[in-house]
Amino acid sequence: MEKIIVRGGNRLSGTVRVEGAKNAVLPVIAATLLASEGKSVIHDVPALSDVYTINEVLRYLNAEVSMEGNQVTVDASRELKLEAPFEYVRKMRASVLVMGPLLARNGRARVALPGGCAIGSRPIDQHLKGFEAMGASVKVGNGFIDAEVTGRLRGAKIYLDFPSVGATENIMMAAVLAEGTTVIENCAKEPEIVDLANFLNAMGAKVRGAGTGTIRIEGVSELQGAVHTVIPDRIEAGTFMVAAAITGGNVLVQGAVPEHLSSLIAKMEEMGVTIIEEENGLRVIGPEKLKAVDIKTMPHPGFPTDMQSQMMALLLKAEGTSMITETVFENRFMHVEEFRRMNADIKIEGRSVIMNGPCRLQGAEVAATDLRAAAALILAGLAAEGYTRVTELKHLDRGYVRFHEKLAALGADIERVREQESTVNEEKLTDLNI
Ligand SMILES: CC(=O)N[C@H]1[C@@H](OP(=O)(O)OP(=O)(O)OC[C@H]2O[C@@H](n3ccc(=O)[nH]c3=O)[C@H](O)[C@@H]2O)O[C@H](CO)[C@@H](O)[C@@H]1O
Ligand SMILES: C=C(OP(=O)(O)O)C(=O)O
Repeated sequence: MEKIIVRGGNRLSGTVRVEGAKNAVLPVIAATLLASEGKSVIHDVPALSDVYTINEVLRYLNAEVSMEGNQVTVDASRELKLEAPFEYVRKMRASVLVMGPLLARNGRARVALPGGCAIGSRPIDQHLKGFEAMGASVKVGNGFIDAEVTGRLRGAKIYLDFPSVGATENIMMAAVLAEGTTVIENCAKEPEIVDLANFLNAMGAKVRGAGTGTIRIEGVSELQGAVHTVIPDRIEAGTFMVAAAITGGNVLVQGAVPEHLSSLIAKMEEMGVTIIEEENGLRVIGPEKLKAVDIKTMPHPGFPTDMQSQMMALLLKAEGTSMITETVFENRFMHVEEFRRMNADIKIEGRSVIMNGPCRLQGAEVAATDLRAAAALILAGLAAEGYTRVTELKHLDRGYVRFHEKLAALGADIERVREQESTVNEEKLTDLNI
């Protein structure tokens, strides 16, 4: 088992470059299945375990997939299989994104039903409602979803009960090959939706309105492979912005797109952080004292739930009482108990968390409970006294490339070790009695 050991207290400085966005590349790779002709070449693909998983899913489905450096090439022109088994969906829920493309191309898809996860129950009823509206019959049983349509899917008007990112993506990917026009109302507006629409259009699709609350898709009869560069990861960028702020540092986050980060920038500025737009990114300068603020997570352009735990780490260092309300997922507070182990004055009240700061954070052994919690605990460790040991790094590896190396290059005292290789550090830790 591996763990990250971080000693708090160093101010970060320098430049860090963000990778391509995990949440953009996963649907884009799923969408390559729609091309019955030609290869797709995707650039700026981050080397993440989730990317390896989606590549494996595509290979299982009989597509030819290769990854060299940050470039993924997919040839999906052979006949595809219909089924995405549980071993992949269990590893990564985003595997359900192959359902729309398979249904559109084959008229049939069988995908293991994703379970809940550490952040909530996460049903996919809105995805299925969309497929049904387009004429598919959908059956759920024995742990699988079976969807089937006679002939082609048919364009339909679909109103989402909630602007679900995954449902918007899956329905878009099904609709591009449907007969007639599909209108998705109350759809998600995230930058990753716009990125997927751009890729689909490059493949020959006719998608309009991505980034607004209504998307119109005129179905076409076939799509070809296309070349695409994935947008920068706004959540990785945001995580480094918090790392700069929590250490009172001065960091240029290269590749951060200000328009994708407006709610985070606004909240950090309210806290007293200086954020300067530079030609190729955002410079973030942490103040001596941080101010308390309240935050509510919302669909884009509201405050992203994927930045909630990292901002919680930052608010623990702010003067006064702060509140975070989580409205997107019902159970995304597992990291609160871990922060408490680091001496945080923090409590959960329903869907809100209340923090009294500034907390004198102390190093402790803590376990990552999900992907963003992993990053948040490391951020807290950067500002804590002594050594923090973070375990369960499989969560971190889903969404961050060489996270500890990037922080070390900015001046953090951090290393990643295997249990048996950590003797030196263990001695240090024992000396400090933690
Ligand atoms: C791979 C990827 O891009 N993951 C992101 C995506 O997840 P994901 O696409 O799963 O998130 P959704 O936007 O679909 O989910 C948001 C909320 O809607 C609910 N819901 C969703 C679909 C549905 O059919 N029925 C339903 O009730 C979910 O349980 C959740 O409470 O968007 C989330 C919200 O920004 C982010 O936190 C995830 O990082
Ligand atoms: C929750 C996340 O991802 P996923 O939807 O893949 O679990 C995330 O990226 O923070």
